[in-house]
Amino acid sequence: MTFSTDEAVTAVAAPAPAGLHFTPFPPTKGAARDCKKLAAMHVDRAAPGSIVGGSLFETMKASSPRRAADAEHGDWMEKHPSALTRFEAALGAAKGKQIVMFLDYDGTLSPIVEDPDRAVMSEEMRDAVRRVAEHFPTAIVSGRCRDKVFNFVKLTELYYAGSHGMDIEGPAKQSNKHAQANAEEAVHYQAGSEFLPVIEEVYRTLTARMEAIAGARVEHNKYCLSVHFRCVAEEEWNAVEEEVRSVLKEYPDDVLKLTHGRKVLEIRPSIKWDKGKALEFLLESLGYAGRSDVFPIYIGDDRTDEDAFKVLRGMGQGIGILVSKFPKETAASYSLRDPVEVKEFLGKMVEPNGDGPVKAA
Ligand SMILES: O=P(O)(O)OC[C@H]1O[C@H](O[C@H]2O[C@H](CO)[C@@H](O)[C@H](O)[C@H]2O)[C@H](O)[C@@H](O)[C@@H]1O
Repeated sequence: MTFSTDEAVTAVAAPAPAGLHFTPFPPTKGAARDCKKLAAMHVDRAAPGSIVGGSLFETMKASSPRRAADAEHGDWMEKHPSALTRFEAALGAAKGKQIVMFLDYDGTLSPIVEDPDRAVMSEEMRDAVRRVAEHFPTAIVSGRCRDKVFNFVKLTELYYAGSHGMDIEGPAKQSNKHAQANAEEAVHYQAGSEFLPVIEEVYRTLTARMEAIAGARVEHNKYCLSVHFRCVAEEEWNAVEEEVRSVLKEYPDDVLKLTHGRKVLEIRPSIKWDKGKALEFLLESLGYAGRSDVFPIYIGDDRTDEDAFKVLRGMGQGIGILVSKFPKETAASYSLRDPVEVKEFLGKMVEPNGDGPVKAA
């Protein structure tokens, strides 16, 4: 298979939204905001060739979308067809069922950008999500902390599962007709509150350690931490990983674990809770657990979304849709290329004259 890395950002950074309360990007390098400039500042720090065979390099390979040869891509598309071009087939099984919509944020509703503080979603996307939520219960499921992702999405009628699903909050009942119909109680759940002090401690330690690595940045997501290396020179990725591992080895394995996403290392509590568990929790909270007339749709772009895709496969209900331009191993059944196609798909679901699932629910 011939691959070439394609992890370029897909949009120009927009101004940071109001209300964010974490350190600006990059935290330690003053006015230099451009990844290339940051990377050029410290490239001599790592030993030449240190990336080869390094485990972060393997991590990077696994988490980056890559361009495949045409035939390879064609095979992958047969297994994971476009949810747009196969819209009728994808949504056919939803007829007569209650659709429940789950949406990841970064890379799904907003394009990937260099600065995580500036990953804003467009007004058109917000409108598409708003219209979908008028018809179906809709949840945002994100690695970001809940208040941060809310500040980007700004729709009060949605469910929000932040910190990889560890912090879940439903909308106020009066603004959510779906909850009134199906759930007795307001939805609220926090997994792993006892880990807050240790996450805080690791945040402080790692932030200090990352000051020596140009472009590295630690993002506090309340129940978990994201160590970004998108703006770190490749020669220094191993240094990022080594620092993270050296901090984590001070804690038992049953306290913290390390996962990864798109040019980001994620430090999370070692509990069995993820986006898949959040999906199950929300279905249950809405009164849909165990019902065969429910059709969950989960759209996401990253490794952490695979937990939710797997849950849907296990249930044998609904569909997972992976957002990716390139072949990736996935448990999702369908694909969309990018947030632009996600917006189109959402729009199609609520087309007033379409023969879509809106009528059926
Ligand atoms: O579950 P998600 O909503 O997809 O959140 C996953 C991580 O997304 C963000 O990082 C990613 O997007 C950034 C902005 O486009 C990009 O700069 C970064 O390289 C990506 O990894 C977010 O900043 C993380 O905290 C989330 O865990």
